[in-house]
Amino acid sequence: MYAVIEGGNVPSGRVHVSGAKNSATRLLAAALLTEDHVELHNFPTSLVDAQHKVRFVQSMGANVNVDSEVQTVAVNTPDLDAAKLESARYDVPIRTTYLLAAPQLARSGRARIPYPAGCKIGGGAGGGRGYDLHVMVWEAMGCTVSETPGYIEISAPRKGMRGGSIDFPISTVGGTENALLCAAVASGTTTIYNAYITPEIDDLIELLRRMGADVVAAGNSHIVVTGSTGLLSGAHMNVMADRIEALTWIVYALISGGDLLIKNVPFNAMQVPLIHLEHAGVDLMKSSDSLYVGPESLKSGSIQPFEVACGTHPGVISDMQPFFAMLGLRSAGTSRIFDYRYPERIGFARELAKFLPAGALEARPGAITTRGPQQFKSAEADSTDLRGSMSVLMAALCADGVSQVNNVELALRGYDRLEDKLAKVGASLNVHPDPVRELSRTGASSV
Ligand SMILES: CC(=O)N[C@H]1[C@@H](OP(=O)(O)OP(=O)(O)OC[C@H]2O[C@@H](n3ccc(=O)[nH]c3=O)[C@H](O)[C@@H]2O)O[C@H](CO)[C@@H](O)[C@@H]1O
Ligand SMILES: C=C(OP(=O)(O)O)C(=O)O
Repeated sequence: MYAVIEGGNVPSGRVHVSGAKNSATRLLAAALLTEDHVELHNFPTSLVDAQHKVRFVQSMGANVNVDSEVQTVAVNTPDLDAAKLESARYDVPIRTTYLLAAPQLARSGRARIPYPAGCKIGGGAGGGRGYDLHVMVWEAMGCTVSETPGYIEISAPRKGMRGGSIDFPISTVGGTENALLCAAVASGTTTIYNAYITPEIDDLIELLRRMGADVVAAGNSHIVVTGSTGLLSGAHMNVMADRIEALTWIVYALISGGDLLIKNVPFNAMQVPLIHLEHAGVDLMKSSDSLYVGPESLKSGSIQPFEVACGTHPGVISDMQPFFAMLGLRSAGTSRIFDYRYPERIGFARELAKFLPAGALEARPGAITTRGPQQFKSAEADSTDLRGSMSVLMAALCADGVSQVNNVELALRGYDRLEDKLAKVGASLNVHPDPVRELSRTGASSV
Protein backbone atom coordinates (compact mmCIF):
# COMPACT_ATOMS: atom_id res chain seq x y z
CA MET A 1 0.00 0.00 0.00
CA TYR A 2 1.12 3.54 -0.60
CA ALA A 3 -0.20 6.90 0.56
CA VAL A 4 -0.53 10.08 -1.45
CA ILE A 5 -0.38 13.12 0.78
CA GLU A 6 -1.39 16.61 -0.18
CA GLY A 7 0.72 18.56 2.26
CA GLY A 8 0.49 22.01 3.75
CA ASN A 9 -3.02 21.84 5.22
CA VAL A 10 -2.99 23.14 8.77
CA PRO A 11 -4.93 20.66 10.96
CA SER A 12 -7.71 22.03 13.10
CA GLY A 13 -10.40 20.31 15.12
CA ARG A 14 -10.91 17.42 17.46
CA VAL A 15 -9.29 14.00 17.36
CA HIS A 16 -10.03 10.96 19.53
CA VAL A 17 -7.16 8.66 20.57
CA SER A 18 -8.02 4.98 19.94
CA GLY A 19 -7.37 1.92 22.08
CA ALA A 20 -3.69 0.99 22.27
CA LYS A 21 -2.28 -1.56 19.82
CA ASN A 22 0.19 -2.77 22.43
CA SER A 23 -2.64 -3.48 24.85
CA ALA A 24 -5.48 -4.64 22.55
CA THR A 25 -3.48 -7.36 20.82
CA ARG A 26 -2.42 -8.99 24.12
CA LEU A 27 -5.84 -8.67 25.71
CA LEU A 28 -7.15 -10.62 22.72
CA ALA A 29 -4.64 -13.39 23.46
CA ALA A 30 -5.65 -13.41 27.14
CA ALA A 31 -9.30 -13.74 26.07
CA LEU A 32 -8.45 -17.22 24.76
CA LEU A 33 -7.58 -18.42 28.29
CA THR A 34 -11.27 -19.08 28.94
CA GLU A 35 -14.19 -20.84 27.27
CA ASP A 36 -16.47 -18.06 28.56
CA HIS A 37 -17.45 -14.76 26.98
CA VAL A 38 -14.84 -11.97 26.97
CA GLU A 39 -15.71 -8.50 25.74
CA LEU A 40 -13.12 -5.85 24.97
CA HIS A 41 -14.32 -2.27 24.57
CA ASN A 42 -12.44 0.69 23.06
CA PHE A 43 -10.82 -1.95 20.83
CA PRO A 44 -9.05 -0.38 17.80
CA THR A 45 -10.95 -2.46 15.23
CA SER A 46 -9.41 -0.81 12.15
CA LEU A 47 -5.83 -1.19 13.29
CA VAL A 48 -4.01 -3.46 10.83
CA ASP A 49 -2.21 -5.34 13.65
CA ALA A 50 -5.45 -5.91 15.55
CA GLN A 51 -7.17 -7.16 12.39
CA HIS A 52 -4.35 -9.63 11.75
CA LYS A 53 -4.53 -10.80 15.34
CA VAL A 54 -8.30 -11.29 15.08
CA ARG A 55 -7.76 -13.37 11.91
CA PHE A 56 -5.05 -15.40 13.67
CA VAL A 57 -7.31 -16.33 16.57
CA GLN A 58 -10.31 -16.94 14.34
CA SER A 59 -8.31 -19.38 12.27
CA MET A 60 -7.42 -21.24 15.47
CA GLY A 61 -11.16 -21.69 16.11
CA ALA A 62 -12.05 -18.73 18.35
CA ASN A 63 -15.38 -17.00 17.66
CA VAL A 64 -14.62 -13.30 17.47
CA ASN A 65 -17.37 -10.85 16.77
CA VAL A 66 -15.99 -7.45 15.76
CA ASP A 67 -18.30 -4.44 16.04
CA SER A 68 -16.48 -1.50 14.44
CA GLU A 69 -19.34 0.91 15.14
CA VAL A 70 -18.85 0.67 18.89
CA GLN A 71 -15.19 -0.46 18.80
CA THR A 72 -15.86 -3.72 20.64
CA VAL A 73 -14.83 -7.32 20.14
CA ALA A 74 -16.61 -10.24 21.76
CA VAL A 75 -14.61 -13.46 22.05
CA ASN A 76 -15.93 -16.97 22.73
CA THR A 77 -13.51 -19.85 22.52
CA PRO A 78 -14.93 -23.25 23.38
CA ASP A 79 -12.14 -24.88 21.33
CA LEU A 80 -8.74 -24.09 19.82
CA ASP A 81 -6.99 -25.95 17.04
CA ALA A 82 -3.50 -24.67 16.28
CA ALA A 83 -3.15 -27.02 13.31
CA LYS A 84 -5.37 -24.59 11.40
CA LEU A 85 -2.83 -21.81 11.85
CA GLU A 86 -0.78 -21.94 8.67
CA SER A 87 2.14 -19.57 8.87
CA ALA A 88 2.36 -19.19 5.07
CA ARG A 89 -1.10 -17.57 5.10
CA TYR A 90 -0.05 -15.21 7.85
CA ASP A 91 3.20 -13.90 6.48
CA VAL A 92 2.70 -10.51 8.09
CA PRO A 93 4.92 -8.55 10.48
CA ILE A 94 3.13 -9.56 13.68
CA ARG A 95 5.41 -9.59 16.71
CA THR A 96 3.22 -11.21 19.34
CA THR A 97 2.61 -14.71 17.95
CA TYR A 98 4.21 -16.04 21.18
CA LEU A 99 1.13 -14.92 23.12
CA LEU A 100 -0.92 -17.55 21.29
CA ALA A 101 1.08 -20.34 22.96
CA ALA A 102 -0.35 -20.18 26.51
CA PRO A 103 -4.01 -20.67 25.46
CA GLN A 104 -3.10 -23.69 23.34
CA LEU A 105 -0.87 -25.19 26.07
CA ALA A 106 -3.61 -24.72 28.67
CA ARG A 107 -6.12 -26.61 26.54
CA SER A 108 -4.20 -29.39 24.84
CA GLY A 109 -0.69 -29.34 26.31
CA ARG A 110 0.76 -28.57 22.87
CA ALA A 111 1.21 -25.32 20.96
CA ARG A 112 2.34 -24.34 17.49
CA ILE A 113 3.02 -20.71 16.60
CA PRO A 114 4.53 -18.85 13.64
CA TYR A 115 7.87 -17.19 14.45
CA PRO A 116 7.50 -13.71 15.99
CA ALA A 117 8.13 -10.94 13.43
CA GLY A 118 7.28 -7.25 13.99
CA CYS A 119 9.08 -4.11 12.92
CA LYS A 120 12.69 -4.50 11.90
CA ILE A 121 14.19 -2.31 14.60
CA GLY A 122 17.13 -4.50 15.68
CA GLY A 123 17.73 -5.16 19.35
CA GLY A 124 18.28 -8.90 19.79
CA ALA A 125 21.38 -11.03 19.38
CA GLY A 126 22.44 -11.09 15.72
CA GLY A 127 20.64 -7.80 14.97
CA GLY A 128 17.07 -9.15 14.77
CA ARG A 129 14.47 -9.04 17.50
CA GLY A 130 15.15 -12.17 19.50
CA TYR A 131 12.69 -14.70 20.94
CA ASP A 132 15.14 -16.52 23.26
CA LEU A 133 13.45 -14.97 26.33
CA HIS A 134 10.15 -16.55 25.27
CA VAL A 135 11.84 -19.93 24.99
CA MET A 136 13.21 -19.26 28.48
CA VAL A 137 9.64 -18.62 29.76
CA TRP A 138 8.23 -21.83 28.29
CA GLU A 139 11.15 -23.88 29.60
CA ALA A 140 10.73 -22.35 33.07
CA MET A 141 7.15 -23.68 32.99
CA GLY A 142 8.46 -27.21 32.32
CA CYS A 143 7.78 -27.16 28.54
CA THR A 144 9.89 -28.57 25.72
CA VAL A 145 10.47 -26.23 22.78
CA SER A 146 11.44 -27.20 19.25
CA GLU A 147 12.03 -24.93 16.29
CA THR A 148 10.71 -26.39 13.04
CA PRO A 149 10.58 -24.75 9.59
CA GLY A 150 7.82 -22.13 9.79
CA TYR A 151 6.81 -22.75 13.40
CA ILE A 152 7.89 -22.94 17.02
CA GLU A 153 6.38 -26.03 18.67
CA ILE A 154 5.95 -26.23 22.43
CA SER A 155 4.88 -29.19 24.56
CA ALA A 156 3.82 -28.97 28.19
CA PRO A 157 4.62 -31.73 30.72
CA ARG A 158 2.00 -34.52 30.97
CA LYS A 159 0.21 -32.80 33.87
CA GLY A 160 0.32 -29.38 32.24
CA MET A 161 2.51 -26.31 32.69
CA ARG A 162 3.84 -25.84 36.20
CA GLY A 163 4.80 -22.58 37.89
CA GLY A 164 8.46 -21.68 38.06
CA SER A 165 10.91 -18.90 38.68
CA ILE A 166 11.73 -16.51 35.84
CA ASP A 167 14.49 -13.95 36.16
CA PHE A 168 14.66 -11.79 33.04
CA PRO A 169 18.16 -10.58 32.16
CA ILE A 170 16.67 -7.39 30.59
CA SER A 171 13.38 -5.51 30.87
CA THR A 172 11.16 -7.17 28.30
CA VAL A 173 7.62 -6.23 27.39
CA GLY A 174 6.87 -9.39 25.40
CA GLY A 175 8.67 -11.70 27.83
CA THR A 176 6.69 -10.34 30.79
CA GLU A 177 3.39 -10.72 28.90
CA ASN A 178 4.18 -14.29 27.86
CA ALA A 179 5.19 -15.21 31.43
CA LEU A 180 1.94 -13.72 32.80
CA LEU A 181 -0.27 -15.66 30.38
CA CYS A 182 1.52 -18.97 30.97
CA ALA A 183 1.68 -18.52 34.75
CA ALA A 184 -2.06 -17.71 34.97
CA VAL A 185 -2.95 -21.20 33.70
CA ALA A 186 -0.02 -23.20 35.13
CA SER A 187 -0.23 -25.18 38.37
CA GLY A 188 1.51 -23.65 41.39
CA THR A 189 3.22 -20.33 41.86
CA THR A 190 5.34 -18.42 39.37
CA THR A 191 7.67 -15.64 40.45
CA ILE A 192 8.78 -13.19 37.78
CA TYR A 193 11.88 -11.20 38.71
CA ASN A 194 12.88 -8.11 36.72
CA ALA A 195 9.42 -8.05 35.13
CA TYR A 196 8.67 -4.94 33.09
CA ILE A 197 5.29 -3.49 34.01
CA THR A 198 4.35 -0.92 31.38
CA PRO A 199 0.88 0.68 31.32
CA GLU A 200 -0.18 -1.85 28.66
CA ILE A 201 1.00 -4.69 30.93
CA ASP A 202 -1.03 -3.15 33.76
CA ASP A 203 -4.00 -3.50 31.38
CA LEU A 204 -3.15 -7.17 30.81
CA ILE A 205 -2.81 -7.82 34.55
CA GLU A 206 -6.17 -6.13 35.12
CA LEU A 207 -7.91 -8.34 32.54
CA LEU A 208 -6.28 -11.50 33.93
CA ARG A 209 -7.47 -10.54 37.43
CA ARG A 210 -11.00 -9.91 36.14
CA MET A 211 -10.83 -13.37 34.56
CA GLY A 212 -10.03 -14.81 38.00
CA ALA A 213 -6.24 -15.02 37.90
CA ASP A 214 -4.29 -14.37 41.11
CA VAL A 215 -1.60 -11.85 40.13
CA VAL A 216 0.29 -9.81 42.73
CA ALA A 217 2.63 -7.10 41.49
CA ALA A 218 5.10 -5.40 43.82
CA GLY A 219 6.45 -2.16 42.40
CA ASN A 220 7.34 -2.14 38.75
CA SER A 221 9.41 -5.29 38.49
CA HIS A 222 8.29 -8.17 40.73
CA ILE A 223 5.24 -10.29 39.98
CA VAL A 224 3.91 -13.39 41.73
CA VAL A 225 1.19 -15.40 39.99
CA THR A 226 -0.66 -18.25 41.64
CA GLY A 227 -1.89 -20.37 38.76
CA SER A 228 -5.44 -21.55 38.30
CA THR A 229 -6.15 -25.26 38.12
CA GLY A 230 -7.92 -24.88 34.78
CA LEU A 231 -9.03 -22.20 32.37
CA LEU A 232 -10.09 -18.76 33.60
CA SER A 233 -13.53 -17.10 33.51
CA GLY A 234 -15.13 -14.50 31.25
CA ALA A 235 -14.74 -10.75 31.76
CA HIS A 236 -15.31 -7.30 30.28
CA MET A 237 -12.58 -4.70 29.91
CA ASN A 238 -11.81 -1.34 28.28
CA VAL A 239 -8.59 -1.21 26.28
CA MET A 240 -6.45 1.71 27.49
CA ALA A 241 -5.91 4.66 25.16
CA ASP A 242 -2.78 4.61 23.02
CA ARG A 243 -0.06 6.77 24.55
CA ILE A 244 2.05 6.70 21.37
CA GLU A 245 -0.89 7.83 19.23
CA ALA A 246 -1.59 10.63 21.74
CA LEU A 247 2.01 11.86 21.47
CA THR A 248 1.82 11.62 17.67
CA TRP A 249 -1.16 14.03 17.54
CA ILE A 250 0.48 16.44 20.00
CA VAL A 251 3.65 16.61 17.93
CA TYR A 252 1.72 16.90 14.66
CA ALA A 253 -0.23 19.90 16.02
CA LEU A 254 2.97 21.54 17.29
CA ILE A 255 5.04 21.17 14.14
CA SER A 256 2.23 22.02 11.70
CA GLY A 257 1.09 25.16 13.53
CA GLY A 258 -2.35 23.59 13.81
CA ASP A 259 -4.77 23.52 16.71
CA LEU A 260 -6.09 20.18 17.94
CA LEU A 261 -8.26 19.16 20.83
CA ILE A 262 -7.00 15.66 21.57
CA LYS A 263 -9.52 13.51 23.43
CA ASN A 264 -8.95 10.31 25.44
CA VAL A 265 -5.31 11.05 26.38
CA PRO A 266 -3.80 8.50 28.85
CA PHE A 267 -2.03 11.12 30.97
CA ASN A 268 -0.86 8.68 33.66
CA ALA A 269 0.89 6.57 31.05
CA MET A 270 2.87 9.44 29.56
CA GLN A 271 3.93 11.76 32.36
CA VAL A 272 7.64 11.85 31.52
CA PRO A 273 7.20 12.43 27.76
CA LEU A 274 4.88 15.34 28.63
CA ILE A 275 7.50 16.77 31.01
CA HIS A 276 10.00 16.66 28.14
CA LEU A 277 7.56 18.63 25.99
CA GLU A 278 7.25 21.24 28.75
CA HIS A 279 11.06 21.48 28.84
CA ALA A 280 10.97 22.19 25.11
CA GLY A 281 8.83 25.25 25.85
CA VAL A 282 5.43 23.67 25.23
CA ASP A 283 2.57 24.71 27.50
CA LEU A 284 -0.17 22.10 27.22
CA MET A 285 -3.73 22.91 28.25
CA LYS A 286 -5.13 19.80 29.94
CA SER A 287 -8.46 18.67 31.30
CA SER A 288 -9.14 15.28 32.88
CA ASP A 289 -8.79 13.28 29.65
CA SER A 290 -8.19 15.87 26.92
CA LEU A 291 -5.47 18.15 25.83
CA TYR A 292 -5.48 21.24 23.62
CA VAL A 293 -2.48 22.10 21.44
CA GLY A 294 -2.40 25.28 19.38
CA PRO A 295 0.04 28.01 18.33
CA GLU A 296 -0.36 29.62 21.78
CA SER A 297 1.05 26.42 23.33
CA LEU A 298 4.54 27.63 22.39
CA LYS A 299 5.46 29.90 25.28
CA SER A 300 8.28 31.71 23.48
CA GLY A 301 6.70 31.41 20.04
CA SER A 302 8.95 28.50 19.05
CA ILE A 303 9.89 24.99 20.14
CA GLN A 304 13.07 25.15 22.20
CA PRO A 305 15.92 22.71 21.40
CA PHE A 306 16.16 19.76 23.77
CA GLU A 307 17.95 16.53 24.57
CA VAL A 308 16.03 13.35 25.36
CA ALA A 309 17.04 9.73 26.03
CA CYS A 310 14.66 6.89 25.17
CA GLY A 311 14.72 3.89 27.48
CA THR A 312 12.20 2.11 29.64
CA HIS A 313 8.86 3.30 31.04
CA PRO A 314 8.10 5.57 32.92
CA GLY A 315 10.62 7.41 30.76
CA VAL A 316 10.31 8.15 27.06
CA ILE A 317 10.01 4.81 25.25
CA SER A 318 11.74 3.93 22.02
CA ASP A 319 8.47 3.97 20.05
CA MET A 320 8.30 7.72 20.73
CA GLN A 321 11.80 8.46 19.43
CA PRO A 322 10.81 9.43 15.84
CA PHE A 323 8.26 11.95 17.13
CA PHE A 324 10.85 13.66 19.31
CA ALA A 325 13.03 13.78 16.18
CA MET A 326 10.15 15.53 14.34
CA LEU A 327 9.86 18.01 17.20
CA GLY A 328 13.63 18.59 17.13
CA LEU A 329 13.50 19.39 13.42
CA ARG A 330 11.08 22.24 14.11
CA SER A 331 12.93 23.44 17.24
CA ALA A 332 14.98 26.62 17.19
CA GLY A 333 18.45 25.02 17.26
CA THR A 334 20.18 21.67 17.71
CA SER A 335 18.34 18.84 19.50
CA ARG A 336 19.64 15.38 20.36
CA ILE A 337 17.58 12.20 20.74
CA PHE A 338 19.27 9.10 22.12
CA ASP A 339 17.80 5.56 22.10
CA TYR A 340 19.46 3.17 24.53
CA ARG A 341 16.89 0.45 24.02
CA TYR A 342 16.81 0.07 20.23
CA PRO A 343 19.95 1.86 18.99
CA GLU A 344 19.47 0.47 15.48
CA ARG A 345 16.07 2.11 15.18
CA ILE A 346 17.41 4.84 12.88
CA GLY A 347 16.48 3.45 9.43
CA PHE A 348 13.63 5.93 9.13
CA ALA A 349 16.07 8.88 9.31
CA ARG A 350 17.31 8.12 5.78
CA GLU A 351 13.72 8.38 4.47
CA LEU A 352 12.86 11.42 6.57
CA ALA A 353 15.97 13.20 5.23
CA LYS A 354 14.32 13.20 1.76
CA PHE A 355 11.94 15.90 3.06
CA LEU A 356 14.77 18.06 4.43
CA PRO A 357 17.79 20.08 3.32
CA ALA A 358 21.20 18.41 3.70
CA GLY A 359 22.62 18.50 7.22
CA ALA A 360 19.27 18.93 8.99
CA LEU A 361 19.19 15.38 10.32
CA GLU A 362 22.09 13.14 11.33
CA ALA A 363 21.67 9.61 12.60
CA ARG A 364 24.11 7.08 13.97
CA PRO A 365 23.24 4.02 16.08
CA GLY A 366 21.61 5.22 19.29
CA ALA A 367 21.77 8.94 18.47
CA ILE A 368 19.86 11.34 16.24
CA THR A 369 20.82 15.00 15.92
CA THR A 370 18.43 17.53 14.41
CA ARG A 371 19.21 21.10 13.36
CA GLY A 372 16.14 23.28 13.25
CA PRO A 373 13.93 25.00 12.60
CA GLN A 374 13.32 23.31 9.27
CA GLN A 375 10.55 23.43 6.68
CA PHE A 376 9.66 20.11 5.06
CA LYS A 377 9.58 19.79 1.27
CA SER A 378 7.50 17.23 -0.62
CA ALA A 379 9.18 13.93 -1.56
CA GLU A 380 8.66 10.23 -2.22
CA ALA A 381 9.83 7.98 0.63
CA ASP A 382 9.62 4.41 1.88
CA SER A 383 8.42 3.12 5.22
CA THR A 384 11.05 1.34 7.31
CA ASP A 385 9.03 0.55 10.45
CA LEU A 386 5.75 1.52 12.09
CA ARG A 387 6.76 4.70 13.94
CA GLY A 388 9.31 5.66 11.29
CA SER A 389 6.59 5.40 8.64
CA MET A 390 4.31 7.65 10.70
CA SER A 391 7.03 10.28 11.12
CA VAL A 392 7.60 10.32 7.36
CA LEU A 393 3.84 10.71 6.80
CA MET A 394 3.90 13.63 9.23
CA ALA A 395 6.73 15.30 7.29
CA ALA A 396 4.67 14.85 4.10
CA LEU A 397 1.58 16.35 5.77
CA CYS A 398 3.60 19.43 6.77
CA ALA A 399 5.36 19.84 3.39
CA ASP A 400 3.98 22.03 0.63
CA GLY A 401 2.99 19.95 -2.39
CA VAL A 402 2.18 16.31 -3.01
CA SER A 403 4.27 13.49 -1.49
CA GLN A 404 4.12 9.72 -1.67
CA VAL A 405 4.94 7.28 1.14
CA ASN A 406 5.31 3.63 0.16
CA ASN A 407 4.59 0.53 2.29
CA VAL A 408 2.29 2.63 4.41
CA GLU A 409 0.73 -0.54 5.85
CA LEU A 410 3.57 -0.33 8.37
CA ALA A 411 2.13 2.90 9.82
CA LEU A 412 -1.39 1.48 9.67
CA ARG A 413 -0.26 -1.37 11.94
CA GLY A 414 -0.35 1.16 14.77
CA TYR A 415 -2.79 3.93 13.80
CA ASP A 416 -6.51 3.19 13.88
CA ARG A 417 -8.66 4.97 11.22
CA LEU A 418 -5.77 7.27 10.32
CA GLU A 419 -7.22 8.52 7.01
CA ASP A 420 -10.58 9.35 8.62
CA LYS A 421 -9.06 11.08 11.61
CA LEU A 422 -6.81 13.22 9.39
CA ALA A 423 -9.69 14.07 7.05
CA LYS A 424 -11.76 15.28 10.03
CA VAL A 425 -9.08 17.81 10.96
CA GLY A 426 -8.65 18.98 7.36
CA ALA A 427 -5.49 17.06 6.40
CA SER A 428 -5.31 14.96 3.27
CA LEU A 429 -3.84 11.47 3.13
CA ASN A 430 -5.14 8.84 0.73
CA VAL A 431 -4.12 5.21 0.98
CA HIS A 432 -4.01 3.11 -2.20
CA PRO A 433 -3.36 -0.60 -2.72
CA ASP A 434 -0.09 -1.43 -4.46
CA PRO A 435 -0.65 -1.57 -8.24
CA VAL A 436 1.09 -4.96 -8.44
CA ARG A 437 -1.21 -6.48 -5.85
CA GLU A 438 -4.23 -4.91 -7.52
CA LEU A 439 -3.40 -6.75 -10.73
CA SER A 440 -2.79 -10.06 -8.94
CA ARG A 441 -5.28 -12.78 -9.79
CA THR A 442 -4.06 -15.11 -7.06
CA GLY A 443 -6.47 -13.74 -4.47
CA ALA A 444 -3.61 -12.88 -2.12
CA SER A 445 -4.86 -10.14 0.16
CA SER A 446 -2.84 -7.05 0.91
CA VAL A 447 -1.94 -6.33 4.51
C1 LIG B 1 4.00 -5.37 20.46
C2 LIG B 1 4.77 -4.57 21.48
O1 LIG B 1 4.37 -4.29 22.61
N1 LIG B 1 5.91 -4.14 21.05
C3 LIG B 1 6.70 -3.26 21.86
C4 LIG B 1 7.67 -4.09 22.67
O2 LIG B 1 8.38 -4.95 21.82
P1 LIG B 1 9.04 -6.27 22.41
O3 LIG B 1 8.08 -6.91 23.35
O4 LIG B 1 9.55 -7.05 21.27
O5 LIG B 1 10.23 -5.67 23.19
P2 LIG B 1 10.98 -6.22 24.43
O6 LIG B 1 10.73 -5.28 25.53
O7 LIG B 1 10.69 -7.65 24.65
O8 LIG B 1 12.48 -6.12 23.94
C5 LIG B 1 13.53 -5.61 24.75
C6 LIG B 1 14.83 -6.01 24.18
O9 LIG B 1 14.98 -7.41 24.34
C7 LIG B 1 15.29 -8.05 23.14
N2 LIG B 1 14.69 -9.37 23.18
C8 LIG B 1 13.33 -9.50 23.41
C9 LIG B 1 12.76 -10.75 23.49
C10 LIG B 1 13.61 -11.89 23.35
O10 LIG B 1 13.17 -13.05 23.43
N3 LIG B 1 14.93 -11.69 23.15
C11 LIG B 1 15.50 -10.46 23.05
O11 LIG B 1 16.70 -10.34 22.84
C12 LIG B 1 14.67 -7.15 22.08
O12 LIG B 1 15.22 -7.35 20.81
C13 LIG B 1 14.98 -5.77 22.68
O13 LIG B 1 16.30 -5.41 22.45
O14 LIG B 1 8.50 -3.21 23.38
C14 LIG B 1 9.31 -2.39 22.56
C15 LIG B 1 10.09 -1.47 23.48
O15 LIG B 1 10.67 -2.22 24.50
C16 LIG B 1 8.43 -1.52 21.66
O16 LIG B 1 9.26 -0.88 20.70
C17 LIG B 1 7.40 -2.34 20.92
O17 LIG B 1 6.41 -1.46 20.39
C1 LIG C 1 7.77 -1.69 17.13
C2 LIG C 1 6.48 -1.65 17.37
O1 LIG C 1 5.64 -2.70 17.43
P1 LIG C 1 5.93 -4.28 17.26
O2 LIG C 1 6.63 -4.71 18.51
O3 LIG C 1 4.55 -4.83 17.19
O4 LIG C 1 6.72 -4.47 16.02
C3 LIG C 1 5.79 -0.37 17.61
O5 LIG C 1 4.63 -0.39 18.07
O6 LIG C 1 6.38 0.68 17.33
